[in-house]
Amino acid sequence: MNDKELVAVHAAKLVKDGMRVGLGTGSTADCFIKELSRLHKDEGLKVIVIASSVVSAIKAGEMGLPLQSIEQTERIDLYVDGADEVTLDKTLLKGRGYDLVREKLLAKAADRFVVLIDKSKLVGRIGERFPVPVEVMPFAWRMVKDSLEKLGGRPTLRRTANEDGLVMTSYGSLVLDTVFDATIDIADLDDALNAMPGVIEHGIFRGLASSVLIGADGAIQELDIERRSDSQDVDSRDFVDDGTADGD
Ligand SMILES: O=C[C@H](O)[C@H](O)[C@H](O)COP(=O)(O)O
Repeated sequence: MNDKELVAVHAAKLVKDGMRVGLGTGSTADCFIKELSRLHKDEGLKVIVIASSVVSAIKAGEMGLPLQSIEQTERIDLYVDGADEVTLDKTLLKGRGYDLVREKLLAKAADRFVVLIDKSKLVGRIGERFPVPVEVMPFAWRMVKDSLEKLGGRPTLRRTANEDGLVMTSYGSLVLDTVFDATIDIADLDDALNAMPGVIEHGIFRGLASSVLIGADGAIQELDIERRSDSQDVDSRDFVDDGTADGD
């Protein structure tokens, strides 16, 4: 079992009978969908799933998981998804795929949002390895590009792999992948993007993750914030998966 599968199998143990569970998108989320489907089929786990993308909806359907549309969903018990970057304060960068809107909706609607990563995703700052994806209304892209440049960003329209065309999200939006200098304050950037006209969604997920499970060389660690009276030290702690996880 690789590290992604390891954390996915552990996260699936958090799902209890009758839960409404949000399914993320990407290779790590796929491992979770597979294990959830196994528990549903082989062990009779009763669950309703809500997908964060068309791709995940199709996968879940093919694997026999009962799907509920996001239109019919207000709250969910648990949302499980991967991330592209994670800092020690549990801020995430997401959006190498194209379904940021549904991903953030589910993250916000969940009583608990569990993020699954391998240790390669842990970074010192958001934007260290990837640009920040900013999803924009197509007609607004030039104005948003200008606004991003005024914030000090260097935006480029995301192109298809063969460079022939522009990437469009599931909802027909464009993506401006934007590089910012290392000195930018991520909380300020998050606020600025949230307030920018023409921006539909962006890849900074701040204050949303309940826990981050890290697969690291065959073991699971949980990112934890230890705030001592004299400092705000942040650390991760070893986590032993003894099969007794109960979601508390
Ligand atoms: O839009 C994509 C999502 O944010 C994914 O959760 C993220 O890209 C991580 O994907 P993976 O698990 O494949 O590394």
